[in-house]
Amino acid sequence: MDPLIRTVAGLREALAPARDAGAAIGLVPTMGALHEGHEALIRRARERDDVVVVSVFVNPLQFDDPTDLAAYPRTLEADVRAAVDAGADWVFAPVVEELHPSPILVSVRVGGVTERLEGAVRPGHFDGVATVVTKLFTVTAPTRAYFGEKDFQQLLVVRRLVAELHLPVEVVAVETVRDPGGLALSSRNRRLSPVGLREARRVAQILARHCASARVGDAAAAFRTRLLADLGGVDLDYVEVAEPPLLEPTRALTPASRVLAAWRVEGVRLIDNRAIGGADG
Ligand SMILES: Nc1ncnc2c1ncn2[C@@H]1O[C@H](COP(=O)(O)OP(=O)(O)OP(=O)(O)O)[C@@H](O)[C@H]1O
Ligand SMILES: CC(C)(CO)[C@@H](O)C(=O)[O-]
Ligand code: BAL
Repeated sequence: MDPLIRTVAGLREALAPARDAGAAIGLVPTMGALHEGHEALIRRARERDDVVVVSVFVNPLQFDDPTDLAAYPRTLEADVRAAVDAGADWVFAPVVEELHPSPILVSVRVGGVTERLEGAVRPGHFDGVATVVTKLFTVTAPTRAYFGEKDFQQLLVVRRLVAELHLPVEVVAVETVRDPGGLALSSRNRRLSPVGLREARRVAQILARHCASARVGDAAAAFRTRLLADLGGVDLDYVEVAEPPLLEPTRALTPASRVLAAWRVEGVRLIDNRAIGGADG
């Protein structure tokens, strides 16, 4: 059976037998160009759910930069193979008009957590994410949905969306998968030259080192100042110490504190985040 589904009606039809049988449906939302980070999410879904759907959809609503949207890698054939190899039953890859009919008159906005960091640098980004995630949840009606901690703020936005709209979906967070140099895997990494990759890894390693040696109770401002000194010369969008679930600034580091950073290498925008004390991936 062809695992590739292009329409909402086709997805509903494919999932109907599982739904009628009361089977658990796992959804892994992606924008394609699948790598081992995505595969970890798919494998986690395979372990827990009876049916696994991977969506591949480059969502134009969440791009504030048309160049970034145009440059986003599109590799559907390889994605279908990778998704199935990692354990997916279905790959849902609609064309834009299938999910976003024109004109688009409905939008979902999560407040608070979206106003900082990525939300401040990429205006409208999280509205686009919240809108498409709501649509993906509506058309798939999954039991669980899997999101990577690499996009930590996005994970918090989705958790809030689900809680506040009382959506019957369990959100599962999957730890960040990194390359041997400590760089979080990202489809954007493939736009970096070997020199760019080394520089990206250097930044990821500085973040990791500082977070591993930081202690609960340390002053957040002093911690950030030391980190910034080591990051001198890096083209930073931001580096902040923040407290989930709203990512507010903190005075003293707590067990929940996170360092979140965004920076540019060779024009490619990268993000990362780490827990204090090195308690994460
Ligand atoms: N290295 C990773 N480890 C764990 N999860 C990841 C990793 N990279 C991406 N994901 C997760 O996979 C899902 C789909 O992400 P997406 O398709 O945007 O991939 P990406 O590689 O993050 O691309 P981008 O270049 O846009 O950052 C998201 O939940 C994201 O957090
Ligand atoms: C969750 C998502 C698939 C929504 O387009 C996207 O933001 C992503 O890939 O992280
Ligand atoms: N993984 C986050 C999607 C984006 O950068 O738009």
